[in-house]
Amino acid sequence: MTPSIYQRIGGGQAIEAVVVDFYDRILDDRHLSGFFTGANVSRLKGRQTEFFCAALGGPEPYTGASLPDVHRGRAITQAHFDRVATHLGAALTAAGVSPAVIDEVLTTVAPLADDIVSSRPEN
Ligand code: HEM
Repeated sequence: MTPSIYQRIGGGQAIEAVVVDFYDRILDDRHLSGFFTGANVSRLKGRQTEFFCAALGGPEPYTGASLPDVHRGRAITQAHFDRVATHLGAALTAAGVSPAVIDEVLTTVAPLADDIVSSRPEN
């Protein structure tokens, strides 16, 4: 059987390390940091780690809120989403994940914009 993306990245601990770096990059980005004012970032890193582990084929259950519920009403645009995806790619690159696997992760993540982007140019 082909190993899951989760296995190819190196499992839950490797994904947790990527998520920590991913949020450091997001919080350092002046276009994004304002969205997280007042957020409990350590809790968020935990939920996000669970989410990515589950989305990439790992065994850990995701215990957080649904993506539409948590992102609704936050006026997140596709441009914000794309910046977040770029930081995810950079965190994976820094962790030594191969470009081919990073491509697979970003292809898995791209459709989530439908559940997260709430502010579109036409409305
Ligand atoms: C790959 C795309 C994304 C994924 C997979 C994702 C996933 C998540 C998850 C799992 C949570 C935690 C849910 C919980 O606490 O129960 C969360 C919270 C949050 N996300 Fe995202 N997200 C993404 C993109 C974005 C973008 C583009 C923004 C804004 C620019 C954003 C802003 C937030 C905020 C503000 C919170 C809540 C923080 C708080 O607890 O107050 N997310 N997201």
